[in-house]
Amino acid sequence: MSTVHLSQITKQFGKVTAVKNLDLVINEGEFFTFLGPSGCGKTTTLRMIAGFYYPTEGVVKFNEKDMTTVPPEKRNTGMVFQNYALFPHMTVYENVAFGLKVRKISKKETKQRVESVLEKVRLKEYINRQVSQLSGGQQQRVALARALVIEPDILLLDEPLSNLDARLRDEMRAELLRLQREFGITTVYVTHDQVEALTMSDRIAVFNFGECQQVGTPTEIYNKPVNDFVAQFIGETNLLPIIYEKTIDSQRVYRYKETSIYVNESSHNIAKYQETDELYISVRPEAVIISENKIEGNNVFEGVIDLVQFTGESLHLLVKIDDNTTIRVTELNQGIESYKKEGTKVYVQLPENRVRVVPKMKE
Ligand SMILES: Nc1ncnc2c1ncn2[C@@H]1O[C@H](COP(=O)(O)OP(=O)(O)OP(=O)(O)O)[C@@H](O)[C@H]1O
Repeated sequence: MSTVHLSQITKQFGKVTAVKNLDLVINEGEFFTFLGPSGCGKTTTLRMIAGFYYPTEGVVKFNEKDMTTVPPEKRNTGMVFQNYALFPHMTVYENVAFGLKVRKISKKETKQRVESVLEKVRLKEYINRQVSQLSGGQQQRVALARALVIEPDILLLDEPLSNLDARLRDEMRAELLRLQREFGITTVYVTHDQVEALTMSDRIAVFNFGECQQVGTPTEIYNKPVNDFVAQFIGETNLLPIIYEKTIDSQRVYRYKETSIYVNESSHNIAKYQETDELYISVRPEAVIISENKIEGNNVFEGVIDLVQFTGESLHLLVKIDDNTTIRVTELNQGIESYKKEGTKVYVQLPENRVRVVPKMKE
């Protein structure tokens, strides 16, 4: 097992800067996810850890050892690619044994290790099956077994579930996590799927435009986004542009159009922005309070329900509070027959302790 230290990593491809000034520490045994939209530098960073690319600037260390320009075969990392990169006409056994053969491991030990890892990924009965005769999910497990059998210090996974259908993806998520915990192996996972990142990771690094925007646990990233990009990319949110208005008894008050917005001190995110930044408040739909009766207190808007969507477990509402602003509200299904109708006049409140002030992302 290893820790991974990335210090001031930059990667240029000609004029394109794929990754810029990246500093990251991935802890031993951690399930660490790189999350971000297409082209933001996730795969490039993963490949620099694997050694397929060397950084243009900066240092890659495993534990305290400088690995910046060590070739991939000398890093003891196991990698699973999006397309699995299996040999389709070889058997499951031959595919999984391949890395051990290259490492000149004896036949006896190879057999033991392949059988043991296939048992762990629950594929033992397919050991002699040709890979081309397996389902997508089974092929995925072979790819995983092949990466794990060499007993890597670090497991690198590049969107390994994206070729699977939704149900299988769910299943494999749980399976992957089970294996990761069982092996206790430092794992770096690349995805653009926020649900995958939130459900599986110990920590997440959110990327955009080649830069890491935020590193944190899933709850930190969701509850305390550092800028408008992170707030919007992970989960749904309401973003309203605000300006600073005044400070009353050390409580800062902002303004959205004609309405004063009160924010709890802990939600200020103050270290992360300056007064000159373009600012927003971010409020999650499930944090918004909605009522047909007038709500007393701060941060209350009057509005009309524009759209109601019932999903079974919850109710999603769009409430129009002025000509060009709607507030998303999510309420859990309480099991009642009648629920709020489109066109109903309502009040919505953005609770002071659930409002987060975020600056616009710097480009
Ligand atoms: N070998 C390469 N040569 C030139 N440009 C590259 C190369 N690899 C990546 N890039 C560019 O670097 C940027 C980051 O690419 P990267 O593949 O790391 O993004 P990503 O976040 O993994 O995206 P995706 O989710 O689509 O795989 C993109 O603009 C991409 O076009």
